[in-house]
Amino acid sequence: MAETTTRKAPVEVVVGILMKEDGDVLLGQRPDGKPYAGYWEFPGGKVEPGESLFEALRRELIEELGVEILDGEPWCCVEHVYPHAHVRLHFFICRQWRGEPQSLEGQAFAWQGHVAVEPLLPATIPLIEWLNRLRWKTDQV
Ligand SMILES: Nc1nc2c([nH]c(=O)n2[C@@H]2O[C@H](COP(=O)(O)OP(=O)(O)OP(=O)(O)O)[C@@H](O)[C@H]2O)c(=O)[nH]1
Repeated sequence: MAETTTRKAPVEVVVGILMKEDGDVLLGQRPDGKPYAGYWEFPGGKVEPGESLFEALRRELIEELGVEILDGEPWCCVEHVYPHAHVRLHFFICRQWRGEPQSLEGQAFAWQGHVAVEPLLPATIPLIEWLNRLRWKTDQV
């Protein structure tokens, strides 16, 4: 008899990389109570039913940081299977926003040039090298 496998659809996640003119980017630390608490990530979260990716990103950054993004350039998409979830991450680069980031969920956050905070969420680690190439237009990362 032929074997059938059912694959659950991934959870859609939007992630915003707030980037200043000098290239610094904002990372936050996952709060207690979430899987991978204490790991560093770019701000974002799950897309809710009926939302476009940009609407979801806009909502997440208001909820987490009190920041209203004014733009978001789709950058890349990666899938990752964690023990707790299979996620599809849609990364956006945001260069314009209103407001100063605040820690609305009690999370630590940090602006970083060379990203030195750790640990990073596993799916986010390869992104850092790609991001450095984008920010500094160099292969010397
Ligand atoms: N925000 C964010 N999530 C990431 C990154 N990298 C990465 O693997 N993820 C994964 O994407 C998922 C995001 O879900 P979340 O739990 O933060 O979303 P949420 O804020 O909507 O959570 P909630 O379910 O508590 O409302 C997690 O499984 C997380 O591990 C990243 O750089 N930023």
